[in-house]
Amino acid sequence: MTAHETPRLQLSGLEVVLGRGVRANRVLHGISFEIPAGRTVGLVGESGSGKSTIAKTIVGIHAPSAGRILFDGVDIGRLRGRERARLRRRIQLIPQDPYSSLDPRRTIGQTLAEALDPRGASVRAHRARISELLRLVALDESAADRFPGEFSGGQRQRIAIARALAVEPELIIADEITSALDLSTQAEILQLFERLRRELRLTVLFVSHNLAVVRQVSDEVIVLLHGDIVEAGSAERVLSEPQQPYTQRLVASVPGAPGFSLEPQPGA
Ligand SMILES: Nc1ncnc2c1ncn2[C@@H]1O[C@H](COP(=O)(O)OP(=O)(O)OP(=O)(O)O)[C@@H](O)[C@H]1O
Repeated sequence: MTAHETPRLQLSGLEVVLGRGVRANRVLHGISFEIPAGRTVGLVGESGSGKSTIAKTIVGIHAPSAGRILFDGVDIGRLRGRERARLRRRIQLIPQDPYSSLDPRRTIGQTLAEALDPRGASVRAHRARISELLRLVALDESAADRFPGEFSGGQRQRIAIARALAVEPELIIADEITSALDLSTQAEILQLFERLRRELRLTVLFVSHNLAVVRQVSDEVIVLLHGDIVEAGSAERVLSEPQQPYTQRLVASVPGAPGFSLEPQPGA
């Protein structure tokens, strides 16, 4: 990014409180970071650190109690009505669980047609684009006429990725997209995601508790602890030479560390 380019996404001083009254919980304590267009930022941290809360706040499921989220320089908290709906299409979430995220009563073609045209989803009208999307995620175009129940977890996650890509979004939020899958399927989905990320120059917030997964697809990494950023920088630097004790512990807990990867370790 040049010094003059506006980041695609910019969080500044983001605070989120969840729950009410005595149960109110300040989950995010002033989070600031940015994602330039075409880059992938990995968000790591243990369970409960606030990763999903960041993802959900960006897509509008939670409201910030303080701070701002700028999308291409526009404060998304100020958008209303049609402008807000339009923005929702530009930011697409790929959810964790491919079993619950697809409607079991709709064919894959209907699901993709609806993503392309929420007002009047006609599979026939969108047939060419649906075939193209299925090919993009390495599925046969005949998948369009079948139902989610006929596919494996990995295939369903491919379909969820195709659905997110359907509208050519400007930002993808990938929230633990491999954690519901077995190890070999995880590697397969990551390879696919990495290829798409490069070919389509996607801008991505990649949320995962799995450092090996994050390392494979991220340019930058942000480490979150109890709703605060404890370390951030290039993926290579943060994961190879972590500076903070918390990051050092996280890295050390990865099987095969240092230089960990998703590939099987010798002797493992
Ligand atoms: N509705 C809620 N009311 C109060 N606190 C909540 C609510 N939802 C989540 N939290 C708390 O917010 C904190 C952050 O949760 P979040 O799901 O963002 O973490 P995470 O890093 O994504 O963890 P995981 O990987 O387990 O999903 C946790 O301490 C959680 O207990």
